[in-house]
Amino acid sequence: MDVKKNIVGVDRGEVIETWLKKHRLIYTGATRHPLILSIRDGTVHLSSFKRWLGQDCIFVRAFVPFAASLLIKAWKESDNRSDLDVLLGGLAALNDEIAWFKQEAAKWGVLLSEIVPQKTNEEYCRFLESLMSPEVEYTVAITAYWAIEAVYQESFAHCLEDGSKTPPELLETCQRWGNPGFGQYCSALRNIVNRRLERASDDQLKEGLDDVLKKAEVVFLRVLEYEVDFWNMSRGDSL
Ligand SMILES: Cc1ncc(CO)c(N)n1
Repeated sequence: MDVKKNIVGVDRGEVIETWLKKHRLIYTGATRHPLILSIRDGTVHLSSFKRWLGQDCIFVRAFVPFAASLLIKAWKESDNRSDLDVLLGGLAALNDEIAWFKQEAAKWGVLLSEIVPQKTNEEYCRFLESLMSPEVEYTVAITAYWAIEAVYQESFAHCLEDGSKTPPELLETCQRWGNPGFGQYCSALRNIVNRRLERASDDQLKEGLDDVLKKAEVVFLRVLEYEVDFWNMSRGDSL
């Protein structure tokens, strides 16, 4: 088959595939973190899990306005109406997710009013805030959004695969992000990102346009770094 290549030499529709190959190590670092591996093999320290839970409650609160800002960008900039439906579905699910976090924190005796956001968490939330700026292109912001969701989907789905020894009391958490529906949602996001990136590389032919493709790749890598740092907070040796 004749593989069409565009200006930057990327096979059509395969930008994310290319990135995943190129940045395999860091991607695996984010999706197969020791915390996830310990959940999967049943050796997880519940103190680590609780530290992660408390910090993630704070993160998700910052993730909501980021998702809302993305909805606005999609409405203004997207070339495809169905993007809005996908994003609205995600936003609606976040309502349920926040309620779940409160309930889960109560179940584990994690007092949300007493959780102090760690430095990594604050930096990650600030990074999200920087992506909410109207200056940041829809394509760049949705790349970050997809990567954030995909890391959790791949991580927690791993804890549900055959042969995993995930403790029963953590199954609900793993199912939240590891369920097939969430997997389909992540695939829909990935398709949007691939479509947008393909367009961006075509647009680069035109003079005066910023290198959106490069910016999106940088944002993708930063998300992966933040995700690794975020899991690392569960060790409890950093403040
Ligand atoms: C840190 C982090 N990354 C991704 C997700 C998925 O929404 C989350 N809840 N928290």
